[in-house]
Amino acid sequence: MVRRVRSARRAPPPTNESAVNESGFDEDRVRRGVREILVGIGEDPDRDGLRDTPARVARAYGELFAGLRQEPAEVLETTFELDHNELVLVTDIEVASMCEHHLLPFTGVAHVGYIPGDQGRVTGLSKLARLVEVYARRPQIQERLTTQVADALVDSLKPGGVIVVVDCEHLCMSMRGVHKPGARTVTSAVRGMLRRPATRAEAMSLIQHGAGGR
Ligand SMILES: Nc1nc2c(ncn2[C@@H]2O[C@H](COP(=O)(O)OP(=O)(O)OP(=O)(O)O)[C@@H](O)[C@H]2O)c(=O)[nH]1
Ligand SMILES: [Zn+2]
Repeated sequence: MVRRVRSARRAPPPTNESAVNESGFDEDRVRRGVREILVGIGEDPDRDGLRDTPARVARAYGELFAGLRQEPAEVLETTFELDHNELVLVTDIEVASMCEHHLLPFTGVAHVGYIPGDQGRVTGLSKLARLVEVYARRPQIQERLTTQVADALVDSLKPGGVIVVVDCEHLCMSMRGVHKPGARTVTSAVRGMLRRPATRAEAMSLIQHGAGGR
């Protein structure tokens, strides 16, 4: 389980949260930066195959980091009243994010579940996947992605409990550095009544084996 620890005296560590409303996307600047990288690695950025690469990468980065300009709370604005005080769980939501240490992808799945609160408000199932998407499309570390999704659900839905499990492979660990392809990183964030051992165990069992066993 990952906990965010904040000291009262120290300023909170910078997170990608603060970037949301302050930064626009400067495609031209990214393009110039990518051209510099190409020169830096000893390539000729003007050769035929690379001429359009800076512009392509800039457009791709616009997409990969679009979450910096999206408000997670807006994703969860649509809620419904429903008398359902039991677990709602969406498993195997594909995740593709960029590790902020190396700007290399990490990919895998997220499992997101919550128990509606006393007010009985639920959100659309697709919104759970959209929420993952907003936080994944930022420079990330997996622990923060996991806690951000859980905390956004707590803030917006005031649920009885939340569980988020993310299971990914990091390219920075497989195609470079320690070279361990296949190593998986699993992170979880659990809030409210889903911290109770029996409830948590039930949710983890559904995540691992599905309702009918897989
Ligand atoms: N906790 C955490 N670490 C991550 C994540 N993504 C990458 N890392 C790690 O970030 C660390 C950065 O370590 P550094 O020593 O500064 O960088 P490095 O020399 O490139 O490290 P190596 O990957 O070990 O070669 C590495 O251990 C990565 O595995 C993540 O999502 N969460
Ligand atoms: Zn990395």
